[in-house]
Amino acid sequence: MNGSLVKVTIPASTANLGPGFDALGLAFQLYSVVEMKLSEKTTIEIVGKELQGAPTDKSNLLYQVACTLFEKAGLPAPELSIRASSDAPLTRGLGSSASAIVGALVAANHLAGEPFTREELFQFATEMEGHPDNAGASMFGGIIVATMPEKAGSPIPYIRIAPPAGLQALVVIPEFPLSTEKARNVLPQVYSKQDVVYNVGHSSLLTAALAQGRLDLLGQAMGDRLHQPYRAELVPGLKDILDGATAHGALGAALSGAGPTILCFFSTDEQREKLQGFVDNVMNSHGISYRVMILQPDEHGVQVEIHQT
Ligand SMILES: Nc1ncnc2c1ncn2[C@@H]1O[C@H](COP(=O)(O)OP(=O)(O)OP(=O)(O)O)[C@@H](O)[C@H]1O
Ligand SMILES: N[C@@H](CCO)C(=O)O
Repeated sequence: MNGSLVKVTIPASTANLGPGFDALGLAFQLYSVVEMKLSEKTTIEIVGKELQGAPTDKSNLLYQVACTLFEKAGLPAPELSIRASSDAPLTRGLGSSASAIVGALVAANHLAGEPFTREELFQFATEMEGHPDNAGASMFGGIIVATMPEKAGSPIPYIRIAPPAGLQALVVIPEFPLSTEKARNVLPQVYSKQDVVYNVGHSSLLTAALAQGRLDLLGQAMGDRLHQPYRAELVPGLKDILDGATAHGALGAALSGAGPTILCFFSTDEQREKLQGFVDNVMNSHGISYRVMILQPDEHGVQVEIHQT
C-alpha cells in the first residue's frame, strides 16, 4: 500500500464574471484543504464550520470523486482516510464543488501512482461539473477562459490569463445557500438573438480587457443578459448592487458563479471603502444577513504536498 499522505490546497473561485457564462473563471486566495491517504477502512473527517453538513460516509463528494479516479486508472475502489477543511463556504457561488472535485482528483491521482496529467484531471473535473469555469480556475489559478470541447471526451480547450495587477474583489456572501442546480433551473431554454449578440460582445470585450489589464473597461464589459436577470429573483439585493456598483467605487460587478455571492471588483482603498458602505446599505435595506470578504486573485492553482507516514 502507498503509505504517503497527500495534502492538497485548492483555491476557491468565481465563475462567469458577468457575461462569460460557463466560460470564464477566476481563482481566489481563499483555500480549502484535502488530506488523503490509503487506509484499511474509509474514514472522512470534516473540520471547521464552512463544510458542516457535508456527509462523512462514502457518499461524500471527495470519496466519490477519488473512486472515479481509481476506476479510470483501472484500479479497485480504495479505502481512504480523508480529512477536509475549507475557508470557503458551500453553495454560495465560490466554486466549492469544483474545488472539492479538483482536490479529490489531484490527491487520488497521487495515491494511484500519477496515471493522469493535470490536463486530463482538468478534463475529468469539467466532465463532473458540466462546465469548465470554476474547475479550470481551481486547477490552474489565475483567470481561465475555457469552453466544452466539440467532441465529448476530448481535452478541454482553455487559455490561462494572469490577473491584471492590482485587481481585487469585494465579495458579498449572503447567509443563505443557493444550489447551482436551483440557480440553473430558473434560466430559459431559448434566448433572443439580441441577448446572445449582447453577451458575445461583452464577454469578448471582458476577456480582452482582462488580458490587457484594461481595468477601465470592466464596468462596461461585465454586462450580462443570459443568467443574472433571471437569477436576480433568487438573490435579494443583486439588481441594486449590479445597477449601482460602478457609481459607488466598483470597477465592475457580477453575480459570483450561480450565486448568491455578489462580486465587485476594485483596485484602490478609496474604492473599497465606498463600495463597503454601498453594499451595507443595499443588503440592510433588503434585510439579508451577509458577510463581506476582500479577496485577491490566486496565481498558482492547486498545490500538492506529499508526506511519508
Ligand atoms: N469538501 C467537500 N466535501 C463534500 N462535499 C462538498 C465539498 N465541497 C462541496 N461539496 C458539495 O458541493 C455542493 C455545492 O455545490 P454547488 O455547485 O451547489 O455550489 P458551489 O460549488 O459552492 O457554487 P458555484 O458552483 O455556484 O460556485 C455541496 O452542497 C456539497 O454537496
Ligand atoms: N457557470 C456556472 C457556475 C456555477 O457552477 C453557473 O453559472 O451556473
